[in-house]
Amino acid sequence: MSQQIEYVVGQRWLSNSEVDLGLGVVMAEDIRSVLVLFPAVNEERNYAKKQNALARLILSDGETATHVDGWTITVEKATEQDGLYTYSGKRHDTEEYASIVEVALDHHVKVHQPEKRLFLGQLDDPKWFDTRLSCWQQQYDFASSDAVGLIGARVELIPHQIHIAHEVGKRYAPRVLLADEVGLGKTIEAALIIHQQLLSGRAKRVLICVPSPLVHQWLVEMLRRVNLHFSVFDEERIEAVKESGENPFSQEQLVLCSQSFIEEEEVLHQALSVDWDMLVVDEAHHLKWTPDAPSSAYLAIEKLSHKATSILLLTATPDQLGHESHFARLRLLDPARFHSYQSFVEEEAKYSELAQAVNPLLNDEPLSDEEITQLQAVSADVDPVNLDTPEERQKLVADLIDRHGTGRLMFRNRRASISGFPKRIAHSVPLKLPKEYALLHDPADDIATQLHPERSAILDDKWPLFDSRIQWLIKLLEDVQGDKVLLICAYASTAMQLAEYLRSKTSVRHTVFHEGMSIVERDKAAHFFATSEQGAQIMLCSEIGSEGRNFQFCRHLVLFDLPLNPDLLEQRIGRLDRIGQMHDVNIYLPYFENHPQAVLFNWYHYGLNAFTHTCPVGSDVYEALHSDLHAALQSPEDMENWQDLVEQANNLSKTLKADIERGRDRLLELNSSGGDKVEAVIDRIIGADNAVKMMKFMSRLLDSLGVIQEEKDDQVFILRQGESMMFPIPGLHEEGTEVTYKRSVATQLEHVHYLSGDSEIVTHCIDAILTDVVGKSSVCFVNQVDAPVGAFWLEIIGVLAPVTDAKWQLYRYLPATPIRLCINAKYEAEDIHFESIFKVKPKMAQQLITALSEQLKTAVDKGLSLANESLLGIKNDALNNMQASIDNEVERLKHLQAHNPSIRDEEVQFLVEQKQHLMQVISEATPYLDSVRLVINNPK
Ligand SMILES: Nc1ncnc2c1ncn2[C@@H]1O[C@H](COP(=O)(O)OP(=O)(O)OP(=O)(O)O)[C@@H](O)[C@H]1O
Repeated sequence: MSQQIEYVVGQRWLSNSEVDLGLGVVMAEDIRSVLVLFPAVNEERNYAKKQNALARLILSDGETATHVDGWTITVEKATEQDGLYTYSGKRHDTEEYASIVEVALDHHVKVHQPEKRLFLGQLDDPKWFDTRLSCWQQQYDFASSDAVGLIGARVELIPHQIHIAHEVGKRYAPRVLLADEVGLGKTIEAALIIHQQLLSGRAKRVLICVPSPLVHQWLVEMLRRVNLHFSVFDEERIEAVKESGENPFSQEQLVLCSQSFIEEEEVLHQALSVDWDMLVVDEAHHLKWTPDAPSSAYLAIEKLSHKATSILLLTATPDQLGHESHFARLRLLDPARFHSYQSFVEEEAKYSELAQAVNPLLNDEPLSDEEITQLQAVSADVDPVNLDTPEERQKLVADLIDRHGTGRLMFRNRRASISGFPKRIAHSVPLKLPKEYALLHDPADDIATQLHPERSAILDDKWPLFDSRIQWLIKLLEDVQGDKVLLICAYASTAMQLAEYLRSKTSVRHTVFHEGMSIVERDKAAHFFATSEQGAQIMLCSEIGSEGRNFQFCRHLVLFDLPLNPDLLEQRIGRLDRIGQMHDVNIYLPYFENHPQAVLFNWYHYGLNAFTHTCPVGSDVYEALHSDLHAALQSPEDMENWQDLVEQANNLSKTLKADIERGRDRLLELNSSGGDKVEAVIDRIIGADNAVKMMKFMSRLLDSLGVIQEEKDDQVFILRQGESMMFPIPGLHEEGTEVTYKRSVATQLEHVHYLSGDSEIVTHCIDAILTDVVGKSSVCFVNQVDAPVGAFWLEIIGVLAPVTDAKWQLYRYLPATPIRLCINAKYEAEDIHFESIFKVKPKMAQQLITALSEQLKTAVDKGLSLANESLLGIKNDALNNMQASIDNEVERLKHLQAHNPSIRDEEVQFLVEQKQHLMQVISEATPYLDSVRLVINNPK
């Protein structure tokens, strides 16, 4: 005879068949029936006692009890009095000891333990068990790919960028100078590094400071490339929170602002009162520094650099404001190491000797005795006997790269070593000097005045009426037949007066871009220029248009005047000559004959060859010859003199370039490009970035979650919210969200979401399921003809997922690891997979569970202990792997510290602590039961 169940008013019971009713409370009972109220849905039900339709909820020690008011405790003690339980333990919010009487439990209770859910009859559709398993597996594969943060970026996999991003992104507290030449993708590298640091938990708070014309572009690039939503901070934003008295910088984690804004005293003060994990500064060559007069920009960033753990400085032209400033920027990265400019210069000379000596190795040439001695002078470990095989030579090169002075701090790729750039075609346009300018010409004027005659105050704004460059420009606009043209000149006034002329005298669609405009106005202008139809044909930019902006959709560049600084010239050309440019770039160079402009044109064209090619030695040549150049500009009529100078510049630039070619910088370049090493990283990204696999996984998952996926075309799908969506999914719009599983489509179609392991939609769906109770317990029938009717198995998912602070990077060695086991009636793990499963009616499921309850309890225990055994190997591997890899890295860094002072003590210290911490966490890890599915054989 079955024992009579006792119901007491106030007790909490769950319905065995209707999980959605939530937690019921007994309202009344008599000899035959019990009346239960389900407050979550406000429904009352009457059950016959012998029906056994209810399961009593009793919480055990360690479980979470939620009070109807929302606060929670971890149960430490459960006491029963008059048939009612009281649970006691520490409140999670106040840490005070508290009790919850059973009747005051939250109605929306979710029982989390799978076995408890099973016995309480909290059953889900059995397909959810498979969904949970595939989510765990996807999460595991992704975390083990070593490409977290790289996979989901909407970028082409360009090797030098991937190398830098991977190398820096995985470091603890990286502090580096990204100094690739113009347009090689430093912004993208920074985006990838930030993304990895954020996703891996190494960084949470990031501050990006850029010149104001680039704020919007950075905002868009961060969103478009790596789906990071930065908040733009400006006066308006600060003003808006002023009244609240709060520090605006503490309100956001990802902040983007202009450098001039952050320099403001009050703003800087507020930014310094909070901590930053990463500080990113673009166009860092603006941070001018001399020992006696550091610029205010430098001082502001220096203060911030003390607050930030990691720093990324970006500049294409590190020497633009002189070598001292370059030194000072390295000092921002590591003040202890770069304390004296003099010793930095001496050290550089030494490293350049090392790079010279290594040349034969890089060129795969035999080393002479003298060269071996030379190498030994810088690196005592060099053993000539061990240099016979390519592997030994490669190892030595790798060693020497590590020791190269700024190797770990600075990355600089040259365009010359990267293929795929368009041709640059220089069109010289010599023009007769208008008589109005000739009359004004005064050799005593300074160079700037002479080079820009249109700025003479006497001319007011009349110069476009006679300046022959204007008529030539109008003709060019006709000749290029509607193609876009970018014009850059030094001054805003020139750009504005040119624009006024075009407006009043022509019908050319034009726009301007200069420092007198607000950021919003500038972005509007850039957008108007970028718009293909009905957009501006020409954009007239002052010098602020020459930095950072992306104008590669345009292939005609007019340099209305020329800057004296060769780095600035390269920056100007770099707006068009950058990744993504599909055509040859036409550079038009109007200048006046027998005029300082003609001298400057010849200096660049014949002296430095800086129009058709990048000139990496431009600033060195300028520095060596600048007083001669200035003298020559003052006397353009002395043709013999300036032609001599041009020849000198040409010779010097050839010599300096030859120096570079001889290997002066080849170690740095090799270190910056990653050489052959990067292929393996790219392979891993491609491997983890399997569009077909991801599509299969997500299609099933979305379907289970109630999201409708429609095919738009071969590559693009539209996700729509279904009527019975289980969870809200961020990024899913009411009108539908376009998604793709293909990187190539995602990089081309900006509005389309890229669904990869990194994607927010994917991780959100997985997290939503794995943190919910759905699928934790279920029952199904199978049709196994070779097994007896009524045979049963208990499938379990055990998960090894110790928890620790993200900064320790546990996932790199032991990501949450699932294991599926199938326990049979003999309590053995059986290697069996069920092709088709069938649902079981709730009442029948409940009866089966009740009938098998003793066996099931034993099967759960056995399953967990078998999971523990199986995962032991994985745990030991993780432990060994972690120890070996950290020991290796520590040893390598310690060894290097003796030769290369750019290894910071704190990096080594972190690794030592990381190892100790992870050893403990991994050793103590035990698997927990994530879900169970009872499988009963019921052949048809
Ligand atoms: N991997 C990539 N995939 C797709 N587009 C890219 C990639 N790398 C760079 N680009 C595009 O090429 C252009 C140049 O890249 P980016 O702005 O990062 O270069 P940069 O080195 O910062 O330039 P600058 O020296 O002018 O500041 C941008 O339009 C960028 O979107």
